[in-house]
Amino acid sequence: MSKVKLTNPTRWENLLDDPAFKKQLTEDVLENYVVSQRWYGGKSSTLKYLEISEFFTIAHKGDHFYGLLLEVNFKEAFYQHYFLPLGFVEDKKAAGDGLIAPVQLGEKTGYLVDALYLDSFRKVLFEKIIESHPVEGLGTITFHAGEQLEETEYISSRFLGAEQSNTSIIFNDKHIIKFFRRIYSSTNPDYQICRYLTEHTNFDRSPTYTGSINLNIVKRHDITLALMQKLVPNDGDGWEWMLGELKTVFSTLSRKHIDPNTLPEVQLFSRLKLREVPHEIVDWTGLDLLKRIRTLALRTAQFHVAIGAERNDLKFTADKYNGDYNVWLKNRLLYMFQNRLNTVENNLHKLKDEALELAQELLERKNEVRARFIEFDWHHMKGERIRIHGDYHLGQVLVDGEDFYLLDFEGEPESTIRDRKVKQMPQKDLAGMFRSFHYAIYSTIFEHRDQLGLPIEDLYKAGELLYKYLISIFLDTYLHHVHNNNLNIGYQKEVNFLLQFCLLEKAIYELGYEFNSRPSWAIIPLRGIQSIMNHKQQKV
Ligand SMILES: Nc1ncnc2c1ncn2[C@@H]1O[C@H](COP(=O)(O)OP(=O)(O)O)[C@@H](O)[C@H]1O
Ligand SMILES: O=P(O)(O)O[C@H]1O[C@H](CO)[C@@H](O[C@H]2O[C@H](CO)[C@@H](O)[C@H](O)[C@H]2O)[C@H](O)[C@H]1O
Repeated sequence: MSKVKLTNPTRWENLLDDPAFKKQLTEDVLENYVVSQRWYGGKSSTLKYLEISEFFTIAHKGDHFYGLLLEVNFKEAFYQHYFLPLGFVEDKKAAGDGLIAPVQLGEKTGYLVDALYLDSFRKVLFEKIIESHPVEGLGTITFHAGEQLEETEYISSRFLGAEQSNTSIIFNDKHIIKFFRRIYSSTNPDYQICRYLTEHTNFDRSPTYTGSINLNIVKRHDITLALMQKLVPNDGDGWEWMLGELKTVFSTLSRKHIDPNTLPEVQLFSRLKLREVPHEIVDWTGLDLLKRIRTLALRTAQFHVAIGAERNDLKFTADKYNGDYNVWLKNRLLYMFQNRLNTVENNLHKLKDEALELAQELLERKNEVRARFIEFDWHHMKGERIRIHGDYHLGQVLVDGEDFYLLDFEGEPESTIRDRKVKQMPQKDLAGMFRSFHYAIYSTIFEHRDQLGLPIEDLYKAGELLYKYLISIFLDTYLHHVHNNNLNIGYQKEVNFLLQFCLLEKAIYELGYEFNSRPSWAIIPLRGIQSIMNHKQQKV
């Protein structure tokens, strides 16, 4: 909680009328509050100033709250917007972890609080979604109830409590509302895609859309503040599940005296049915893991087929490759790569041993990487681009028994909101998932290398082999399903070229994420880049 005590001459209902109070609130309190939040995404930049760019009221049956849109300006010449709902309580205990600052309002003494921590506010929002009444204020809020919402009253709410970039709250033990903290002046792709899948397709391995809150401010597009969906049953996310599986798979090597150097090889991007996987490999990995990869591939393909089948709604219809896309793609990638080179150069001092060698190798090979990106030529692409997940990895799927749910269609956090809605090659999602397999394999090796009882080179050898088998099984099921359902993702050489292209893009993207959030993991994408660059480029 802020040590500064705010003072306002008027009542709570006129809180933001007083310019002196607004100044004190933003400069003395909110700046510090926002930067200390888990959802604040500007941690690797320097905040210049914060201002309230818009505010609106949410009033209901005598309760009165504010919604603030905060604009954070950075010294590095860019800005971000965040959503913060405000409430007032007299009793400190009622504020819980949402306490922002003590405040004196005329005669009344109390506390400013992030209203999501107040049961009363959550009740108001949930009831407004059920009733679907637009609320008048400075902006207009649209509460929407999905067709699948069966609830008629508010019973309870609780925080999800997961590590996440937004704030999710569970209502009536049946629905989850994700309140977007970082917001954009456009509808959020997670809301768009979740609602589309529920209302227009038969794909049922993503959570059902049940409601949303959007803000329409004059002259701006809709701003999605919250997305409600049904809670899906699950045993945790795919990342945790995969780490558990891989620990067993790697321990099996020494337990069964398997020498990775004698295991049968497989070509990268070949296609394998389960019955075609050599028995030595099945004996090593177990059949269950391979079957689960097949299921994950099927769900991924079904998602792409469902979202790529639209013929009328231009937001979702598939597009051909063209010159505009060519320019957009290359500009974006070359710009991102330049940014990563800069990040690597500035962070070399944080690396040592193999990570340092790999980083230096990347700097030496920068023109080779650029050449791979420049190689993209839309004239050779015969497949279609569709709306995709955009940030697809094992952490974005939930495990439900033998099956999976796909989640979080917000797209790549670093891209602008408009770029996230550009139709892209479906291979980008596949590459996201394949990179995640690579990540899980390497993180298992690094975490358990001392207990695995094999030289590190053998572990790497086993890891790269396993990676190729998982991809082969995934690709066989995925391609079979999309071809049978008329989603054109290109001819065989094109598919492989785009896979390789997207794998490189994703690994370069990850370098930024790792250096900003957990530099000791940068070795994983660095190894990924090396292995992609050492693999001969597929020609189209
Ligand atoms: N519909 C749902 N049913 C069950 N759990 C969910 C659902 N949606 C999200 N979760 C849980 O919340 C976590 C974060 O959700 P996600 O959409 O990825 O949020 P964020 O974008 O903030 O990371 C997920 O990993 C999952 O554990
Ligand atoms: O926060 P998001 O889930 O939207 O995605 C970001 O964070 C991810 C890490 O949680 C990051 O993913 C990278 O690490 C994963 C393992 O923790 C790995 O499975 C992914 O393959 C790897 O990209 C993701 O890139 C980033 O956008």
